[in-house]
Amino acid sequence: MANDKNNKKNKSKQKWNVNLNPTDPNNRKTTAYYLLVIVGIVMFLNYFIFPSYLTPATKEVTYSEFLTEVKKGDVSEVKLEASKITFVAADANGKKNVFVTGIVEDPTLVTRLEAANVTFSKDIPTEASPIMTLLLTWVFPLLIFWVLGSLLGKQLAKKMGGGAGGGALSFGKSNAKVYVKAGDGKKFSDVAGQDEAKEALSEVVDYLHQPQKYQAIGAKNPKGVLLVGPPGTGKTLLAQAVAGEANVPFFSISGSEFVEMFVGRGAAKVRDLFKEANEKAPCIVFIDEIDTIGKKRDNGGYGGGNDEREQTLNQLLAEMDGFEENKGVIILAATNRPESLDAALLRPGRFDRRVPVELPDLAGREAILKVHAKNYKMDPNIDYNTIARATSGASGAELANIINEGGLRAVREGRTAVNQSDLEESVETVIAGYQRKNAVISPKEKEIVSYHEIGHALVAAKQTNSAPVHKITIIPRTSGALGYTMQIEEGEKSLMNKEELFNKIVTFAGGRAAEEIIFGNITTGASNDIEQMTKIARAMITRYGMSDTFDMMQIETQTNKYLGGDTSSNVSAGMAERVDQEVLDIIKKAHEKAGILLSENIDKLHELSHHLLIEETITGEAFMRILNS
Ligand SMILES: Nc1ncnc2c1ncn2[C@@H]1O[C@H](COP(=O)(O)OP(=O)(O)OP(=O)(O)O)[C@@H](O)[C@H]1O
Ligand SMILES: [Zn+2]
Repeated sequence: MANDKNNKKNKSKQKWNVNLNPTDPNNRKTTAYYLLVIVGIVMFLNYFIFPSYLTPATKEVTYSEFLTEVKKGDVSEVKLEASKITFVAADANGKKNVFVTGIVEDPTLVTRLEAANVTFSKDIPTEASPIMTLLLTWVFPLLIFWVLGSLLGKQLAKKMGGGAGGGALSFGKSNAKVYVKAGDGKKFSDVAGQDEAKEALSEVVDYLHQPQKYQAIGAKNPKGVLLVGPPGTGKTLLAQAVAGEANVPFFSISGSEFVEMFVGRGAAKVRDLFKEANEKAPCIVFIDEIDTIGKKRDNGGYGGGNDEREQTLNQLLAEMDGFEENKGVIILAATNRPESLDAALLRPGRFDRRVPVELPDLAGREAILKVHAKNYKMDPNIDYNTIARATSGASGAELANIINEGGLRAVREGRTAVNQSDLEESVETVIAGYQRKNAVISPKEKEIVSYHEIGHALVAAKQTNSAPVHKITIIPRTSGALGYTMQIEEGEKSLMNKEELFNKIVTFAGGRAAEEIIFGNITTGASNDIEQMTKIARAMITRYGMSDTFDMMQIETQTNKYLGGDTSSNVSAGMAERVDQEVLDIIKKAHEKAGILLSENIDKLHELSHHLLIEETITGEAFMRILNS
């Protein structure tokens, strides 16, 4: 309810918030911290622990006692040091012990020792050998230090997504590199769907395989290819697969690393990167998040710009222009803000090719689910198509996450393979958060939520051209949703007509309308519905030309196709007012229609709501059975 998610078609990003950005500047802090701890441990061992192993337990005695022992002839060996005298003396049983005493100005000592026939030796024989000392105090700690260091370094490299592996803080090697070879042997077959992108990139692979074929005809090497698309759609994966298919080294760095990790050295790092790439050619250089260095340089005048970034960008442009045409260094770059890139980057001879990497369609989603399912033990009867239909708008990364969540759930439930219910539950988990099994909700609230959700479902079912109800639940979720109605489209929809859009708005209004009819009062539970329906109504007027007043005039433009969200208005203030009025009219009409549909079916509204209140979750089939009985 609050935040209820009864619409899978929605592509708003908050809903699919899976953070895959591997670059975490905190890593550096953590590493420095580990380093301090290691140094601390080594120092501790050196000063407190090892000495006690090296020096046998000694007993402190007075100088006169020492002289007495010498006189008695019990002392066999003596070591004179700057600040103390260590000596070995036998006790009553003839067992040798080590003693220590302070230095006293005593010119007669040597004579006395000679008289007692005591050996002067530099080392007390019972002390550890010098090799042992060296091993314990230096070699051993340094070894620990080195092993831990290189382990940490590797971990760091992994965390940074194969990016700045040997970055600023790498231990093992001192000549840190900004990039690592990390093709991981990925192939095109690891990338599901994305057929058009693969086709576009297969030319790059072919070029790397047989450059002569292209050179013979005089065709130039494709220098830079820009992969453009929303987050998590597999851009990095595609770049790795190109390297894998062509069997060439893969260098990768993320734009944000240039800016964050190598403050003041961005340009130098670009130079390094290309120097290395030139040596290893043919190869692939992958620059993720290129928009962070390649942003438009339009902060005109007054040095408001970011000099550091600009130098880095200039160096990148210079390198791209500089490297020999047919050397075989191909640069792939990824971004989800193509509109913000500096035009200089897009000029011929630089990133002059653009490969769209879009969100997967139905078939693509099914294929991605299957590719990832290969790494898990799955029940053979899983219907991937249903899962794919329920996840319209999900990216490849999110689908991968759904499979993994399903795996985790199967383990939690003590099963040995992932089944359909695990996947369905994990879809909901990814969309709405985990179930809050012991959330405290009053019986009255539960009743309201039941009517609200059935309100949505009933309105949806009573309209033609609206997606079938798949599941209704009033089990609260960690996202704050108190319940939701899940609708799943029968197939893939690329176009929506005006009636379908309007019906969707009516369905959103169904929850609130049910509350009004049954309780004569309204709650905050419709807040998410309100947000969604307003968005659709607004888009109908401002972007889809579905109003009589404005005909086919575009009123708003979306500033970023991939990240959604922002729109910019193209109309005068006076017009904007009329737009708002039109949006309001649609919403009012929809709200009214929802009320009428529910009033006409009030018996079913009661019956279904009571059923849901008892069952807490009902399937689409059960819902239809009761509705049609
Ligand atoms: N088409 C696909 N086939 C198989 N797996 C995919 C696909 N798309 C995404 N994935 C999964 O999602 C993960 C993240 O994808 P990747 O990092 O390549 O996305 P990206 O487009 O580079 O994202 P971003 O823009 O956030 O960097 C991949 O490691 C893979 O597990
Ligand atoms: Zn609702």
